[in-house]
Amino acid sequence: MIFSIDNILSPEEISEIKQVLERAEFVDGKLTAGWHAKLVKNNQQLKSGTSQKELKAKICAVLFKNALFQTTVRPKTIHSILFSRYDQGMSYDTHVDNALMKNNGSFCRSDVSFTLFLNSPQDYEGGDLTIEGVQEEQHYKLDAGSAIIYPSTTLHRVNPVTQGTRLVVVGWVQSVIRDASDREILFDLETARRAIFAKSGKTPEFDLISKSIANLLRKWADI
Ligand SMILES: O=C(O)CCC(=O)C(=O)O
Ligand SMILES: [Fe+2]
Repeated sequence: MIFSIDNILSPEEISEIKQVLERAEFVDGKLTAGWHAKLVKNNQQLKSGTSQKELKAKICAVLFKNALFQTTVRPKTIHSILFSRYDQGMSYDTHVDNALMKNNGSFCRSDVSFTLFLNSPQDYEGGDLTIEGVQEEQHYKLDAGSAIIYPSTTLHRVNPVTQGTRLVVVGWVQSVIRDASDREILFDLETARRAIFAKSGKTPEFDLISKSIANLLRKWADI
């Protein structure tokens, strides 16, 4: 399931983050790519250090509080976050994200990837995130403050930026539910249960769906 969440960051939060990024040092994005992704990664990212740690903590806190992020992603840990900049001519060609990423000395699994846009689509040409399916591909370029969230299992790319600058936060989540189709079943059931509750309250049907959600979580939770 690929979905977007709008207005994760307010305009004030975006401008605070961008002010920090304007003063900060960026390094070659190849530093954090796997050996095959290095061949196609051509961007810049915020150097690790104090401001990167602070911004990362802020983004994690905002995402953990977001109700839609919780029900769709079911995050166990948001283990990796990068602040990436694509100036004119930069791109990140087709790749799959590393399945295992090192975080504080131990490995975390990437189940869900996200791109949170910091610039508006009017600020740059090209640079759409393209997610490849078996038969077709989807292109994403969202408003500043909105995020596209997709399974880390996909092949995807960032098309060349032909004008302006594309500024994004990208991140990877280990989910309590490792399989994307299982997360979708839980999301559908949760949506149905809330609709029943809004319409008719705590009915026997609501109780049955609640029981199914709880028992599927017991079966699938990877904690
Ligand atoms: O910038 C993006 O939208 C995604 C970048 C990406 O695929 C990555 O950093 O692995
Ligand atoms: Fe990627």
